Amino acid sequence: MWTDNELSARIDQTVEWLQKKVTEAKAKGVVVGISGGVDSAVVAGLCSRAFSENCIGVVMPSHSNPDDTEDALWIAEGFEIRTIEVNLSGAHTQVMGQVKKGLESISCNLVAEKMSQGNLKARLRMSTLYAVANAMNYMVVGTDNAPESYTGYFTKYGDGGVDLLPISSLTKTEVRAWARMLGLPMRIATRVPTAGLWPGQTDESELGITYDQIDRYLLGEEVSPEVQERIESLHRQSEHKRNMPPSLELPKLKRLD
Ligand SMILES: Nc1ncnc2c1ncn2[C@@H]1O[C@H](COP(=O)(O)OP(=O)(O)OC[C@H]2O[C@@H]([n+]3cccc(C(=O)O)c3)[C@H](O)[C@@H]2O)[C@@H](O)[C@H]1O
Ligand SMILES: Nc1ncnc2c1ncn2[C@@H]1O[C@H](COP(=O)(O)OP(=O)(O)OP(=O)(O)O)[C@@H](O)[C@H]1O
Ligand SMILES: [Mg+2]
Repeated sequence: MWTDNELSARIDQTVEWLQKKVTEAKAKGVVVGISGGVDSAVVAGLCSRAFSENCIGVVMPSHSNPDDTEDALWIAEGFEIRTIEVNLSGAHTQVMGQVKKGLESISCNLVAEKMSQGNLKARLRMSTLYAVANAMNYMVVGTDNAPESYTGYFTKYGDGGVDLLPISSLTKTEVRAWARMLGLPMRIATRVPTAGLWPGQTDESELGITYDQIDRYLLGEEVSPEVQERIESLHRQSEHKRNMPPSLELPKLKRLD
């Protein structure tokens, strides 16, 4: 376990890394989606330290629990982040409604409707964050942690579609420790992780394993063979999300004289 001094030094390093990456890209600041969960709360804290004025938080309810929106706004206010709220419920209903209607009109059965509508929320959020980033010459900062990244527990081109990933090497336990160091209350630090893509969803019930088990596995500690197999299976299945799309290589074009 890290001492408070070590934690504090790692937080400072991460803040400097964010500043360096934004400067290298000739951008002016950062934008982050704030959900009310601990991952985005920690990233919001890092971003506010790195950029104060040049940091924008975006709260994007999409048929979401109003308590989460309230928490998200409260977190942003605590870090003194300039924040906008973009309600995506209407856009989500519109797009999903037309997709369903269109597919039904060509006699398609929707085999995974819940997943489709859930991932659309994450992708509308990604589009919104890039609308802000483009408008402001900012970069989009992602919130994936190590267990999410390793198991592919994120929406491809949704919450996975970002420019910088400051906490993707942290275990969930570390994210919670960083939350406390950044001054977040226990209520946020220990909150049950949920993607909030449908009512009652929790990360651990969907993954079928706990964050504690994934953390231990990633740290090289003992887990049961069943847990190891589940984690490795999720990792294999999601390999495509961590890479650029496969492209068909055609013979090289020869320059004509
Ligand atoms: N082998 C392959 N090579 C290239 N592409 C491949 C592929 N297999 C699937 N694909 C493509 O990838 C798509 C499936 O990937 P994707 O669309 O991501 O969908 P999928 O992995 O099925 O679902 C995303 C998961 O992440 C979870 N999530 C999402 C957002 C936030 C959080 C959170 O923690 O807060 C969690 C969500 O609850 C769900 O379990 C397929 O529809 C297909 O288009
Ligand atoms: N309602 C929302 N408003 C703004 N951003 C959101 C919203 N819901 C999700 N996001 C973005 O998607 C990211 C992925 O969600 P995820 O659930 O993994 O993180 P979290 O909510 O911050 O923490 P936890 O995993 O503990 O719930 C969030 O960190 C946030 O950046
Ligand atoms: Mg969440």
